[in-house]
Amino acid sequence: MSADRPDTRTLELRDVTVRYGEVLGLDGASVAIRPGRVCGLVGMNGSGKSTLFKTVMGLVVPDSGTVAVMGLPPGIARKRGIVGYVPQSEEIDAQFPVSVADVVMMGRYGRMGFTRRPRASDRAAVVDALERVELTEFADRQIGQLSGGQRKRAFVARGIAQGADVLLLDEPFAGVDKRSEATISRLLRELAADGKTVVVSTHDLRALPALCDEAILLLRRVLAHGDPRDVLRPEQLARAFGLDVLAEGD
Ligand SMILES: Nc1ncnc2c1ncn2[C@@H]1O[C@H](COP(=O)(O)OP(=O)(O)OP(=O)(O)O)[C@@H](O)[C@H]1O
Repeated sequence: MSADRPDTRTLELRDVTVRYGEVLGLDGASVAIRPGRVCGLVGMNGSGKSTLFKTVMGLVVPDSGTVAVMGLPPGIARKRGIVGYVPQSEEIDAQFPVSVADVVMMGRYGRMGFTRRPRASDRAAVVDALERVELTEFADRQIGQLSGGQRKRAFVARGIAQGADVLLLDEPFAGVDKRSEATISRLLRELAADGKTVVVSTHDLRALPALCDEAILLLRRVLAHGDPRDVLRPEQLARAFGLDVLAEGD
């Protein structure tokens, strides 16, 4: 593969800088993430995790550097449904008057054309995704009437129904119950085993080695990328967080 031609199997950022006015969201971030593995994205508050996801989704345009999602520019990859994003729960409007099944069906919109009329295959994908996140019995309930963990699972189901090759999950374990955490962890493993690229941002450093095959340590740029046990070595964490996080009991 040529050094400057994007790899069609890889999610790749090269020297990506994103500015919000005076503030740097990312500062020369470079990384290549391969499919078939669960990849954890860790870094302190404000280290650029959400910015990295939004850049991969084409929702934020870098000031410099390049992003290729399976060889495609991010905006095109998003429109083709190749990349899916499960946002942090705070960004989800719980009052939205739609059912859980409606939310999951939104993952199929990209395939339906402008009429948005679901076909049998769309309905089957929704039923399957709800089953996989163990929410079948809640299909007709309004999205706001779920617990935080159940709601998070509904949005993971939307990503699964979409059939995206690349799935980005922003803090899927924040504020969720044990059952949701276990269900989501199992699903991430299954998706990776299916050959998907799975990137999950998390603050839970202790859970990382069990959850992820590899980890990325971010501080506006990529400080380390590899086996979670190497990435989470105390000297690395001190660079990323400015203190010995595991020893401090957090
Ligand atoms: N829309 C925006 N306008 C201005 N600054 C922003 C905007 N979005 C993010 N930033 C800033 O960019 C930097 C990176 O933020 P980002 O949200 O990507 O970090 P994060 O690692 O996801 O943080 P957290 O763990 O708190 O969610 C921060 O300094 C943040 O304040």
